[in-house]
Amino acid sequence: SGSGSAAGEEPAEAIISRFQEYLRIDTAHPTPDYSAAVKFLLSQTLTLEKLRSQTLEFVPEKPLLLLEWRGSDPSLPSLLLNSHTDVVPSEPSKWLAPPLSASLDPSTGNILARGSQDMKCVGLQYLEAVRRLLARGFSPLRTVYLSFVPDEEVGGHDGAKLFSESEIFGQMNVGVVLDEGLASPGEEYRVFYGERCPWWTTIRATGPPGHGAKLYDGSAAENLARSLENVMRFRRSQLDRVKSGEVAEGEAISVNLVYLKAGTPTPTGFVMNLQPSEAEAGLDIRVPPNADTVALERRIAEEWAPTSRNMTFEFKEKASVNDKFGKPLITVADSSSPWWGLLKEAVKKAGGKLGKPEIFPASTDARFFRELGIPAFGFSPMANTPILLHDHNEFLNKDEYLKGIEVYESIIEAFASYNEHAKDSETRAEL
Ligand SMILES: CSCC[C@H](NC=O)C(=O)O
Ligand SMILES: [Zn+2]
Ligand SMILES: [Zn+2]
Repeated sequence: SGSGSAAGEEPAEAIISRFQEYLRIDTAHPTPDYSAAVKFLLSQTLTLEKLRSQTLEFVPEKPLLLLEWRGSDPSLPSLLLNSHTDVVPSEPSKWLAPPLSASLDPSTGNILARGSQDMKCVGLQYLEAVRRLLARGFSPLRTVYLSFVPDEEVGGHDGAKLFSESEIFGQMNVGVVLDEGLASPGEEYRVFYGERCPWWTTIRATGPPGHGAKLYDGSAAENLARSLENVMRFRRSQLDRVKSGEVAEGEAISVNLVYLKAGTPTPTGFVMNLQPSEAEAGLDIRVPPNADTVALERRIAEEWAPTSRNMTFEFKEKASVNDKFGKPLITVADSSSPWWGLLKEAVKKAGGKLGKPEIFPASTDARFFRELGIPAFGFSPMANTPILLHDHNEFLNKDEYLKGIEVYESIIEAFASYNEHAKDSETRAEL
């Protein structure tokens, strides 16, 4: 093969410095340098002649890199390994070292960088695993695709969404997707079979304005505040269900107040003696796939934004909890799914252990693939690691990173070799 040395012989330092190089590319919002990321990733594939690459631009300046490793039977549904290239911004002054330095602490082996967990680790681990499989002459039965997509952190509309709706995507005949998960502080890896859907909602109240000294019924601020009392009561009831252990984090409905808007601004603050005629609040609501959405929508309309209190509401984002067949947007994760069985076994074979499948508490690009009815697992192989995505001092230990490459090597081998007809023919042979 063109990669030179065999997989096992490559020094860990070389693998780690490639990871650091990717982390140092500034793909932070609001001005992610996507072209630099794609250029770097392409440079990583130069020795991998079996990979065909394509740069897709569904939106100008937002390139998506698609790599294809053709299987020996391309008619079988393919495996898609998806990762996003963008990262969230950071506040460098609150970090131990600059977030783009990807500095490695020699005493701990921790690599500190924005994106070290979310999710440049995963993107490059896919590629490293493929590099090793190629080096040892593995030949996939199913085609394996790697997609490096832009804009996940700002909703995925110009990235994974357009990709999933594209003609190219249809031609790829994707049978199963791997996308991001979360770090796990314990020994077991976390794995996600669904996620909560964002319902970003604004509620608005109106009411008569008046002197700041006047007490009267039905001001906009009073109308909104009454709603917020209801919102907060509901929020506490959901949090209590999580705290008591009745449900896991991803199975409760979360609602958080993310902004408040009212009053008359002045150059130095706000007018203090005028009651506003309009008041608005922003709610980040996350809805688990099995939630009673009819009841929730009724609650929003009747308790949080009732017309009786002069209120209206609007969904800025309202992701569907169902796929295109009307089924909840979840991937089967039990013994009835061959992919689930393969995933569990492959992780075990690499010396790891999967925890119970969970609902991802936030959102990922996996929802666009699940919407098409394609099974998708959220999985980032980071055990013994505090959850630091979007946080200060995000880091990943170099040994966890290297271990994750072996885990993906095992998973890709298992998925790409899976022949669903083999079992049938064996059974037929027995009969
Ligand atoms: C609705 S798309 C937003 C995606 C974002 N993803 C990760 O943090 C999130 O807020 O969950
Ligand atoms: Zn992410
Ligand atoms: Zn993120």
